Amino acid sequence: MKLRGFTTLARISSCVLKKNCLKPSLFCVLRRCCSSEMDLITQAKQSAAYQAIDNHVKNGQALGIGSGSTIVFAINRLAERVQEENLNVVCVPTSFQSKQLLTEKGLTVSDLERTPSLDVAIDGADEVDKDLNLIKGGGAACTQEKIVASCAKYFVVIADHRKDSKLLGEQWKKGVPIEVIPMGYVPVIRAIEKNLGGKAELRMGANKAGPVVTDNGNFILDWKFDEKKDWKKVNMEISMIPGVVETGLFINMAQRAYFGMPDGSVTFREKLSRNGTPECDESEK
Ligand SMILES: O=C[C@H](O)[C@H](O)[C@H](O)COP(=O)(O)O
Repeated sequence: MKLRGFTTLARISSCVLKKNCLKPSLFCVLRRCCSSEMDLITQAKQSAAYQAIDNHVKNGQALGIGSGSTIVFAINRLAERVQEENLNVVCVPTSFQSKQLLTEKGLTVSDLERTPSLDVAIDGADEVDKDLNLIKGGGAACTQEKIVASCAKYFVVIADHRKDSKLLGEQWKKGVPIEVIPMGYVPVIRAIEKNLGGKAELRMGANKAGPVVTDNGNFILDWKFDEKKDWKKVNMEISMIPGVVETGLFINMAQRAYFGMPDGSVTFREKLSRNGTPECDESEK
């Protein structure tokens, strides 16, 4: 909330400044406030990522490596540990972005043909609910991310505190990403809106004319829903629509989520098994 307030304020001040109504010094103060808020979020992402890599990675493992801005810190930390501790780990990336980052860092990259069984997958999220259900795909990578996570014995989420919600949709207002086959995107939109309500939109590129194209050559819809849902049912209903490749709803997949806090600390939430004990990562240090 605080960050949004600063961002809005900075936008307003920028407009006013253009009209010569605001002193440049005041504008500078506002900008400095915004960037220090951003620094705290960057710090929070980094703390969560470092903690996950430190707690869950050990020698000899096969790892699933997610996509997004938080995972960049995880890859950096992984590269540090591999070098310092001479670890022998194999990484299966979930996107072109993560493959490129892993390659740049000199880490061993594999794929699901050669490495179909993973010890741990680590990935970011757009939102995490109290039961560790996730919305993912803000960066259009949800399909490969879901496949990789499904191949891991233990799935760890890393995020800053803004992603931590009781219910999906509480903080994340951009909707559920859904990857679709391009020629079917209109029928899919119509089916979603008819069957589930809300509004689905084709995601458009930011610095590209036309829609966002995923690493798989498909389109992304963002479905804005209006109320609390039975996410397991919704996920199944959307997945059944012809033309849908995958949804950004990760239901009952994550075992632990680390949240970086503004003060630099990290909290975590974990899934409990039926007898009330945490589902443990056997490789956790
Ligand atoms: O498609 C992108 C992925 O699902 C990301 O893991 C998700 O959007 C979170 O990204 P970030 O770490 O940048 O918040």
